[in-house]
Amino acid sequence: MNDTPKKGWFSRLTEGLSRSSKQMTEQVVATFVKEPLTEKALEGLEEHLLESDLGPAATDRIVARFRDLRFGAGANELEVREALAEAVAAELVNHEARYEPLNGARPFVTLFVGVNGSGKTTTLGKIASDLTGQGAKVMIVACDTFRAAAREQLKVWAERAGATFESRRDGADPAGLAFDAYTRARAEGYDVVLIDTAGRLQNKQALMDELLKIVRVLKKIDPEAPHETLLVLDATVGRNALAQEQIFGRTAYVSGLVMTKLDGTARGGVLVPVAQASDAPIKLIGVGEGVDDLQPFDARAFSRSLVGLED
Ligand SMILES: Nc1nc2c(ncn2[C@@H]2O[C@H](COP(=O)(O)OP(=O)(O)OP(=O)(O)O)[C@@H](O)[C@H]2O)c(=O)[nH]1
Repeated sequence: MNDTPKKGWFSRLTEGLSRSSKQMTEQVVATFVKEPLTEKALEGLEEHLLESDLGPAATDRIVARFRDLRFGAGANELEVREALAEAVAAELVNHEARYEPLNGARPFVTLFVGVNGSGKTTTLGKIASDLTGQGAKVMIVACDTFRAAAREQLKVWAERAGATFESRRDGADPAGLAFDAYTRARAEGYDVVLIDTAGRLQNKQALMDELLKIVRVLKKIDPEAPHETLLVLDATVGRNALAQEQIFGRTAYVSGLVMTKLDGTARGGVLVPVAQASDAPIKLIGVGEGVDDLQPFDARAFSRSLVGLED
């Protein structure tokens, strides 16, 4: 996630967000280029922003900004896009932060939480590859001990990344595994420990208890651990991501959000209400399945891509 050539990075972002940017801008831009800024046009803007899942609060503020801008008749397309990008960025700048596992405790323990299918394993695998690529000594811990398939998938990522893999079978105590793995990682000088957790929401309380127990045992080793807890959210579930943020955000001490699969939706705008509802900032976004498709979240770049503007 570091040192990626800027151009490739931005064009992947733009490509990943193309469905959203089409949804977001085509009608908006056309509306304002066609006619001066009337109340009717503003209503249209409001409708399109809501359809893009930006949420009512941000939508109201963006519409108010446009009202103040008072485009004359025949505003050009670029002006409209620039204004929209700025308005969206203003909604997000206070909700961005970096995930920097190589700038902190050694080993730097990151816990990944989120519902099954949100992209946790893939995100973890991409991060592991990036870190080993930078020369870091990385351990991956598969704390979803119930699901053999989840373990296997993670093992493949670990092998691909050249990371050490720790797991236990058939419902072994996840907290016990996390404790032993962290102890080993400290003794053997690992730089980063990436811990995958279960994401079954069917029994919410049991899941939260399990997560809290993992956190508790890690703190026995280092009161500051886990040094990061990333909540992975799938953008394609739209506003359900908000509900997931509420569930995990309240109990799991989430310190950063990862929004995945932004390439798979036309409603990438959902990132805005999710970021605003959460106490934790957005740290990473996923715009595809490839290793290079996980990117640091940059509010300005995201907003420009979302409205189809160049860097
Ligand atoms: N298009 C796209 N697909 C993604 C992205 N991130 C993850 N995926 C895919 O989403 C699917 C689910 O991802 P996983 O990483 O297995 O999700 P998980 O949360 O670990 O789910 P379980 O393995 O069921 O616990 C996989 O097919 C991934 O390849 C992304 O940013 N874009």
